[in-house]
Amino acid sequence: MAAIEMEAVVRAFGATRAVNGVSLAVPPGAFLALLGPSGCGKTTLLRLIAGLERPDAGRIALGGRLVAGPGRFVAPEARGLGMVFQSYALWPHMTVAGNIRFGLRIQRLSYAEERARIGEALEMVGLSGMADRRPHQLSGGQRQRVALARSLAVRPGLILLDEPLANLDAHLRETMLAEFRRIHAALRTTFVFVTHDQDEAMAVAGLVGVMNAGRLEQLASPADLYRRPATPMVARFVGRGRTVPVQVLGRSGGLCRIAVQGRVVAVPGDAPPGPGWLCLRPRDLAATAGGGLRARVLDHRFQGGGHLVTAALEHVEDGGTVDFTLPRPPHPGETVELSLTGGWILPREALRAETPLQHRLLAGAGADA
Ligand SMILES: Nc1ncnc2c1ncn2[C@@H]1O[C@H](COP(=O)(O)OP(=O)(O)OP(=O)(O)O)[C@@H](O)[C@H]1O
Repeated sequence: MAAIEMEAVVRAFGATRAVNGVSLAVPPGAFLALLGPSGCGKTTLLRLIAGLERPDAGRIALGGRLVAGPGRFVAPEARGLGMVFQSYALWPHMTVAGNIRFGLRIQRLSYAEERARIGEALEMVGLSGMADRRPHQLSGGQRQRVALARSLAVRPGLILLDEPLANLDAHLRETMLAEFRRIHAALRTTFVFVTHDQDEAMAVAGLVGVMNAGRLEQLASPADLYRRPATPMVARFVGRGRTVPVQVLGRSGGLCRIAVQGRVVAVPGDAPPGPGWLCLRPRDLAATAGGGLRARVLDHRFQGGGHLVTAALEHVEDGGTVDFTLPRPPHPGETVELSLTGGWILPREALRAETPLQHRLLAGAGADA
């Protein structure tokens, strides 16, 4: 039975469909990251799961129990979940133990049980011995651990984390990501983690949902998102990829034959003959001495010990920009020859479902826009 199941869920604010027909199933014990650009609907999706928003359409079930749907709405406190926000939301006048106890109040535990739960939760987040401190006596990372401990103490079946690391510096974020992974591995409770930082999502989650304009573009493991993006948006967003328009001539055995710059090459992918996208990341291209694809250098910058070069593939219709690395700085306007060492092919039509305007066009409204 899925920990979270959504079916055609819609949540609109006026004309904005913040969540626009999302269906998904998350297995129990998963660590799911919701990833996507600002305003794509990640927080709204999380709030729908929490019960802080009501869907306008569709159904949501948690652990097999319908919590939102036609004629049914279960309040957040009755959903058996914990939430951690970027703002920590700790009571400043209460001690660490008091804050955790406050989260436990609806469970009506005995004093001894409360003490045990508080001790257990503090140990889990590595803050044993800090029970009597107040939030202002803690670092940002420690406050976020208290917020997590407060959620864990309730022993929820599901923990929702809304950009919990946004207020922490880069070093602390790394440490806390490792902590989240460790705690998740120890508990096997389902975690849902909202972030707009793909490195964070990939580092922490076993399952990543990429959202765009209210839609769920793909729900997959980090490796699958990277190697087999389902849509051009995912190809471009994950790993800062580029999409180059190509003609697919045929496919067999998981490979597509494509025509690019007058030559035929075979690239992994899944697209029928016709217009396609060649999805490329910097590591899919390598400079070669001759006989490769020709690209004119547009720009470059020093990165990761090499030179990340942006170049335009010759004889490719609009959008033939690619990135690759060179061990030396290129000359401005230089033409570099490149061999393909990877890549992925998608059908061109997938692009049609990408933007709100195109959604409207597809739905038949505003066709003259
Ligand atoms: N309460 C609200 N009233 C009106 N519009 C809202 C409300 N909440 C969200 N929206 C709109 O819905 C869309 C999705 O917002 P949401 O906060 O879910 O995005 P997000 O992906 O979490 O963004 P961010 O990464 O910037 O936090 C945005 O266009 C936002 O302006």
